[in-house]
Amino acid sequence: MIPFKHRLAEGKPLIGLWQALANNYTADICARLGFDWLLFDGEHSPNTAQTLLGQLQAVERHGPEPIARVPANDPVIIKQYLDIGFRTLLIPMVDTAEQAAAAVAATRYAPEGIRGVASGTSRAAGFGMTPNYLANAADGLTVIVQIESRIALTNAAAIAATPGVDAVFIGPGDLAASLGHLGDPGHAEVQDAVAQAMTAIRGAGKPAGIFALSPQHTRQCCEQGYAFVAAGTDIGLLVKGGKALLDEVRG
Ligand SMILES: O=C(O)C(=O)C[C@H](O)[C@@H](O)CO
Repeated sequence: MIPFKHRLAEGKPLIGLWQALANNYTADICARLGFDWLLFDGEHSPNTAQTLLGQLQAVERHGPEPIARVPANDPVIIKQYLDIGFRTLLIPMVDTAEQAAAAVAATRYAPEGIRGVASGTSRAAGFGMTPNYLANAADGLTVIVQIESRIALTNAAAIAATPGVDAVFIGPGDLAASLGHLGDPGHAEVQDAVAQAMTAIRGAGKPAGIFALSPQHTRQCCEQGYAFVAAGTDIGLLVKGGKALLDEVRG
């Protein structure tokens, strides 16, 4: 599969779906719907490396790029997610260029970084059967950092410009909380901040992504130049569909 960072550079906005159910079966269904990417959430969903492995195995033969969000900017967890085979990672809560550089270093083998080596037992390396995996591993990786705080907003340009950061994702929910508008990502001040972040990211020459608030907002984000947009979540589809069905049945 083409590395996600190269797909982001193609200029066509890539639409994704958040996978929060932590379930192989639902992931297998979502992988067949036509989304460009699926985000497997290790931060806010009951996922472990083991559960994520099952979801990755369920989807990787289908089209969408599997993206994993690590629970934190932790080199130990980043190593585990890479070793089970994720090639695209989303690192949450990155506030400074130094934190962004640390995230990149966690994805690189020495001398560029600190990723631990286990090619013979690593699924990503084909359990030792992928020729030259260690030498070529970084070529296929996409490192996406998430900016979602007031501090990150002030450092957005430097974060985006950090070498090895392939894209920057804006988290409107946490950004709203950080700006004093908890639960109101659509607040004008939050949306202004999102626009500032987008300008800084694009100014640094990097693709920007965002979690959209509605199908209409998804379309707007695509028109505004976002390279990848999360259009919703698996849980949201289940809740919305279930409520709509019951309303229709009961009239
Ligand atoms: O801050 C945000 O918004 C995000 O990072 C996305 C949420 O974490 C995701 O769970 C969708 O609500």
